[in-house]
Amino acid sequence: MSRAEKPILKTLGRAFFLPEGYYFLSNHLEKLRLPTEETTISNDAGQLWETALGELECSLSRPNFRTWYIGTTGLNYDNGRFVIGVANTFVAEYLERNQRSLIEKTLIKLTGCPNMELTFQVLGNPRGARSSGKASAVTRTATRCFNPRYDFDSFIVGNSNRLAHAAALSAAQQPGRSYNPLFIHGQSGLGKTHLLQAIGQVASNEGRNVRYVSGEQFTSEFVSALKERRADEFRELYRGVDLLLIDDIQFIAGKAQTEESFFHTFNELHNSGKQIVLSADSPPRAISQLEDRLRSRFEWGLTTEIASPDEKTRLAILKARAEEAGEEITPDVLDYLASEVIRNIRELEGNLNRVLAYSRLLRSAVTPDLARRALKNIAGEPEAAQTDTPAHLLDTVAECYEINTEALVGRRRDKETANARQVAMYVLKSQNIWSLSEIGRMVGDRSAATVSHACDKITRELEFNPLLKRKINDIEGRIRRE
Ligand SMILES: Nc1ncnc2c1ncn2[C@@H]1O[C@H](COP(=O)(O)OP(=O)(O)OP(=O)(O)O)[C@@H](O)[C@H]1O
Repeated sequence: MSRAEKPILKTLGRAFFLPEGYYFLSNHLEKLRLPTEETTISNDAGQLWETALGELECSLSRPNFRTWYIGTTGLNYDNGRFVIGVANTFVAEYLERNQRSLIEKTLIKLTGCPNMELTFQVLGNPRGARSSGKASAVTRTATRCFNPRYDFDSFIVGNSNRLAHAAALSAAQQPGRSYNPLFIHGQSGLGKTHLLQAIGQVASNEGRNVRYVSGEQFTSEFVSALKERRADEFRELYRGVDLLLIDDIQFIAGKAQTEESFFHTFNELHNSGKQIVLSADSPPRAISQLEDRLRSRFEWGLTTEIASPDEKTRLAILKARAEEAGEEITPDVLDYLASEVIRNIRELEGNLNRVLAYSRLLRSAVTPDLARRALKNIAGEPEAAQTDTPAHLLDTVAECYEINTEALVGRRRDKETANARQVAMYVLKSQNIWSLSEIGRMVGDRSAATVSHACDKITRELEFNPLLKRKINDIEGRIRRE
């Protein structure tokens, strides 16, 4: 790797060079074609493993990836032998038993080496090497390390997450005394894990016994404990904590025995005034297959939602991330990125990382134009989409709503036309070519704020309105075909 390329790794954390001219940002699971840059694959075990993690992240469910892979490191790579550092023998055993072949295939693909021999080394145990497979799964399970980046200081508060943040802070500062349980729900990538880990870090810094696990990890620990006849140990482990944080609790729904075990754990902790914090992708009443007795308990304390961030919050997050990365980004670029239609904060951070990567690789300053090109390029959209004119896009939307284009960009305010107009703004925005102000001008001289509001509204509505989803798919299909 050349000296000029090194800062990218430092800045982006998980941005790596892959063969075939692809630049990969594991946060976003997308590929950026950079035709002019020479790319190399590093022999360094740490970098190689990070690249492999990016690939693995694509092929596994989020809870699965988070439970078993976060915290692992590439320790050594030599002649087809790869040593992976893991937090404890429980993780080593799980990876060895269930993921070995996938990991091997991934590493073989990345290195081009025909064979790969894996060793899992438990970190902190010098004799570590491979797991024995005999000792107790429960006693070996350590509390998951917290990501130091996920603390309250780095969490940006806005309208979408104010209540969740305040409740989380209160649970961290006065565990068991305010909202118990605290149930935080929201779509993927909106900060649930961040808040849970922030709570865990505060409480554990104060010397409390904290346990943070995902719903998936809770389930597999429980199943292993049963198999190994260590149910008592499992019970003790979970019921002896001051603060229990379970991420993605929806994972236990429909697993009768795990639900039963969690029911008793919950009751015991709650009765003894211990704090419980849960996160899920939906509110308790919307988690399908969850036992009623758990559902009602989850609603005993405070149920709070994290919603999609508004533009102001998006801007604040971008500023913070740019600062963290040591990058000076001009306000017009930040405004442009904040105005982008995104599904979640992970995607927002992803966009920023893409722009930074693009600018470094092309050695060009970060301007709104470069940002636009970077996002367009990385999205890998077909050339045809780039030639779409605003007029063509507006015509297509108007056609789908069976109104004429003049009405679409005119002053009519009936519900149908207003809705079609908002969809038009959303469709224009999702082309990633024009700024909010430019789009505002295209749809009858409307303000950037109106466009932003429309895009946010449609993004939110798409989450629960299948008719709208179908309509937009139809419009996008027509645009592609034409
Ligand atoms: N309010 C915020 N301020 C700063 N960063 C945030 C905020 N909300 C989320 N993030 C960042 O967004 C990314 C995704 O957040 P996180 O992993 O907590 O989402 P999640 O809701 O747990 O998603 P999932 O359900 O997919 O696991 C993280 O990098 C996190 O730090």
